[in-house]
Amino acid sequence: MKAVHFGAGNIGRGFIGALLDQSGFETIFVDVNETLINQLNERRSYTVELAGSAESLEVHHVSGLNSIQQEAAVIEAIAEADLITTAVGPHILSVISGLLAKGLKQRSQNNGGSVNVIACENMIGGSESLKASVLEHLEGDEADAVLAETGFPNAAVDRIVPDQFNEDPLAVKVEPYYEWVVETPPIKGERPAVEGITYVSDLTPYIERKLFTVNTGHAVPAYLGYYYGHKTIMEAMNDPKVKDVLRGTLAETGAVLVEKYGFDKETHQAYADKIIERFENPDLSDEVTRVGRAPKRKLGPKDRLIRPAFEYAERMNEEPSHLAEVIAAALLYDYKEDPEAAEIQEELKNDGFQATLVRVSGLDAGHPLVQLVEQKYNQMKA
Ligand SMILES: NC(=O)C1=CN([C@@H]2O[C@H](COP(=O)(O)OP(=O)(O)OC[C@H]3O[C@@H](n4cnc5c(N)ncnc54)[C@H](O)[C@@H]3O)[C@@H](O)[C@H]2O)C=CC1
Ligand SMILES: O=P(O)(O)OC[C@H]1O[C@](O)(CO)[C@@H](O)[C@@H]1O
Repeated sequence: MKAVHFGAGNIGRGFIGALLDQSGFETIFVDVNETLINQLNERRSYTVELAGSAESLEVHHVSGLNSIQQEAAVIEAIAEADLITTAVGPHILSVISGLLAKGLKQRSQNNGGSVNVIACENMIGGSESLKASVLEHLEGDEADAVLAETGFPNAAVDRIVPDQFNEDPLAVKVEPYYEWVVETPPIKGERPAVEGITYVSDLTPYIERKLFTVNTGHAVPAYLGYYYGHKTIMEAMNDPKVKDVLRGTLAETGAVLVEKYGFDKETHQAYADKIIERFENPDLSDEVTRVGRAPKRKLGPKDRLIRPAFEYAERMNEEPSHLAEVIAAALLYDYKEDPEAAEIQEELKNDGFQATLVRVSGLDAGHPLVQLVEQKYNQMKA
């Protein structure tokens, strides 16, 4: 079986590529990073180290292609693939969509049969959003032909893989825990035979539970950690002020999830406690600036901060005061090397607090959450 995977980065190599090899796939990584591509082609294998354990695994049957310089080869690989996956970052999905469309068009002209495209990104509706971008590159009949044979099932992926600087550019250290959940209704043909995928008929409770617990939770030591001058997630987790806000935040998102999906309260609490332990893994060194990267995306209407805060306010009829503090910290996040952080700081300076928050979050200016975050922001700034 052949897989084409876009993005040979942390999650691509450390999670998706590892499971694909274990499941008997030959994986072609498509990336723009020449070093990674050359190393994959020279060595045809790499090592995944499991943090906190003496165990490591060798991933074999891999190679690399450059998405810009080797377009024809990527199109051919897509036309022949049994599975297509991505882990490039939400903002890159539209960038790869033109090439993916060309490959899928070629596949349909060759009568290549059904295939599924799974976007493994931290976002709600990742594969669906990729599908919409792919369709922008296809005309009427060819779009119909591609859609008849191509499934775009959404997925939730969970494994913490920090940025790391290893002597071996392909080696990657990951936490042992992982979860990969894929929805079944959009699948075309057979379900992809990847060991470790959990198939579900409705992904919504899974993706929201993951995004609003793991990722909302992680945003707390990231943004408040940065605010209190901590460099790593570990340092932030050792700060009782941060830990208190983390617990309060997960209580707020937990209340929304329990109310919305009927999760058992104690089971959900155990899930949240386990996630806090994962953030405290002493064998993973993660910078607050990696976890906090791209604050504009993270402050978006459907993402990990605004969405649960909005739902808490609406459903519980109470103030999400911990979430509001994290949102305020994200707005105060002024890390200069992060382009989205710099943009937010510029907008705050030029347009003021309310206009900036309303624009990034999609909230109505009159929503009580806007006032609540403004209060927190002003207190924290002072
Ligand atoms: N690192 C983690 O712990 C987790 C990350 N994710 C998600 O996985 C996605 C990737 O994250 P990471 O692996 O951490 O990022 P990363 O930065 O390590 O990897 C992204 C890869 O995409 C490549 N890329 C960029 N533009 C490209 C293009 N036009 N064509 C092909 N490849 C291109 C980059 O060169 C890089 O190798 C994100 O959506 C992230 O939210 C999800 C769960 C865990
Ligand atoms: O990958 P994103 O969406 O930028 O956010 C970082 C988050 O993703 C992870 O990398 C994996 O879920 C977490 O470590 C962190 O919560």
